[in-house]
Formats: sequence, structure tokens, C-alpha cells
Amino acid sequence: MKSSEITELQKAEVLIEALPYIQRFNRKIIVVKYGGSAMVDEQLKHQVIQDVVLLKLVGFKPIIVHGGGKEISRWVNKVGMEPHFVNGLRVTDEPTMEIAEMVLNKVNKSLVQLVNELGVKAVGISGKDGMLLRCEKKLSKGEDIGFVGEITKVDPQIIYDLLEKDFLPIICPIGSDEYYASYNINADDAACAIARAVNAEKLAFLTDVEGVYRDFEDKSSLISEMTVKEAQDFVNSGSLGGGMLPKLQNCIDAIENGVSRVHILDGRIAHCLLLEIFTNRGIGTAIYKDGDARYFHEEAK
Ligand SMILES: Nc1ncnc2c1ncn2[C@@H]1O[C@H](COP(=O)(O)OP(=O)(O)O)[C@@H](O)[C@H]1O
Ligand SMILES: CC(=O)N[C@@H](CCC(=O)OP(=O)(O)O)C(=O)O
Repeated sequence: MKSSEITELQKAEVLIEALPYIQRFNRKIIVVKYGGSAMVDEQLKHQVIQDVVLLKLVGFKPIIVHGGGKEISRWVNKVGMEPHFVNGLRVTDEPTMEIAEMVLNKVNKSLVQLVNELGVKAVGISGKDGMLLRCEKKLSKGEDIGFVGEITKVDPQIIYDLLEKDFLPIICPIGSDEYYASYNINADDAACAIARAVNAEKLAFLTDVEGVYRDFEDKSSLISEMTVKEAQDFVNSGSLGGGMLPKLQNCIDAIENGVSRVHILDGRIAHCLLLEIFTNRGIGTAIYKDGDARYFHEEAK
């Protein structure tokens, strides 16, 4: 149906469909991990920011934790170096750390600007601000990969202070160690640790695929929902690979530590956040606690 064919009544029905979700998530914290394609494409970027602004204006407390891996690689190439990854983590020597910190801070402020332009006040910080993210050197299977941080402690006070003053926090994944040296943290890890620390109601990962496939080669095998036990069994089965493996492990970790529900969403779909949060069908892969009602979309009917 063309948008011109949507009647006024249908528009009202769409808004009414959102009502139970607005009631349920009022004043609740939703952490959005933003990265991948949705961050590169300008139109998608605007749509993601519009969604987050709308969440804020209807009474949720969204927090954006962003990546920018593609942009970091672009700048690493620009200065004549080659990006290197080991098990999905960037090998971060001193010059790469300098570039990563500059680029992530730049991305951070560009997101702040987009939110501000839509009339909501955002504050951009890194994990170094307010000593939000403390970390130590992370080894990759025993191998030293430079200034890559493993989060050891989250102090969410700065986030609570910003939320209390009605700011929208936008956080980039840089942390510091006990000597205040900077570390590059995988953005999924940062989002998960922050969602745990603030007991988020939801954690949504925006990524480059529809969600989790049972078989990556078979695009009809999308898993639309799984309990944390089903997710753990799937991880243990050894059939999951690529970046989705650590992502799903992060989802499990988040739910086992206080986050109510985690979503893996296709950031290439326009307004994927609104479609997931405000419609009865939902999209992507939802992961929830064992014993929970199968899906809130079912409950809401
Ligand atoms: N079974 C699977 N289902 C979905 N994605 C998978 C699967 N197996 C491997 N992948 C890979 O995981 C990637 C998503 O993880 P990642 O690259 O870390 O995402 P992002 O950079 O958006 O955070 C997908 O693009 C895909 O290539
Ligand atoms: C240690 C490590 O790998 N850090 C990541 C941080 C950015 C990130 O995670 O960005 P995306 O979410 O867009 O991939 C990196 O340097 O690429």
C-alpha cells in the first residue's frame, strides 16, 4: 500500500498499537548499540537518530553506545597504515589508539549534533568521562593485541546524573586503566557492560544482518526469538561464527546480569527501532529470560 493510501484512521490505529509499549517502557532505560551500516549511510543515520529522539520524547530513557569501526579503519588507511583484526578485535598499537580515540570522539560529537538538531539535548562522553569505564589490557587467546580494553568496572554515576537532568547520553567505547592510559573497547562489549550496570530494560544491537540465522547460508532460518538457554545451547553447538558469536555471548551475559530483553536488529531497515519497540510483530532476533512470557508482543495482544 502506498503511503498516500493510508487513511487517517489507520494512522490513528498505528499510534494506538504503540500505546501499551509506551506505557510499559515509560521512564525505563533502553541502551542502543549503534554501529555498522546504519552508521555509514547518512539517511539511515538520520532515521536511527529520529527513532531514539522519539523514544526520548515519549518518556523512555534511551542511551546510545556507538561504534565506528569502519570510520576508524578509513582513517588508519588514510595515514598509510593497514587495519589489523584478531578474533574481531582491532590490533591497537599506540598510533592506532590515537586515531581510534580521535575518530570515536569525532563520531560522538556528530551524533550529539544530530540529536540536538531534533530538539533533544544530548551529551557526548567517552568511557573515560566520570571514570565510567575502567579496563585492563585484553588479550586475544593469550596474544597481546595492544591497547584493547577488557572492562573491569563500570561506574554509571555520570549516566544517572545526565538522565536525571534529562540529557540523552551518547557514549563512545574508550576506557582507561588504573594508570589513566586510554584503551580501545569493542563497542558491543561497552554497550553490554553499560546496560548491565544501569539494569536496562532493553539492549538493542543495530547490526548489518536481519538477526541471528540458525544457518547463516540459509536466509530463511532467521531466529525471531530465543530464551537465554536456547541462545546458550546455540552458542555451545559451535555452529555460530563471525561477529555474531561474541554478540550473542554479550546478549546472554546482559540478560543473566539484569537486562530484561535484548534485541539484535537489522540497522539497514529504516526505523528498525520503532518497528521493534512499538509494533506487535517486532523484527530481528529477541532474546529473553527463561520462563518469561514467550514475547511481550504476544502479551500485548
Ligand atoms: N548465524 C549467523 N547469523 C547472523 N550473523 C552471522 C551468523 N554467523 C556469522 N554471522 C556474521 O556476524 C556478523 C554480525 O556481527 P558483527 O560483524 O560483529 O556486527 P557489527 O559490526 O554490526 O556489530 C554478520 O554480518 C555476519 O557476517
Ligand atoms: C577493540 C576494538 O575492536 N574496538 C573497536 C571499537 C569500535 C567498534 O566496536 O565499532 P563497531 O561497533 O562499529 O564495529 C574498533 O576499533 O573497531
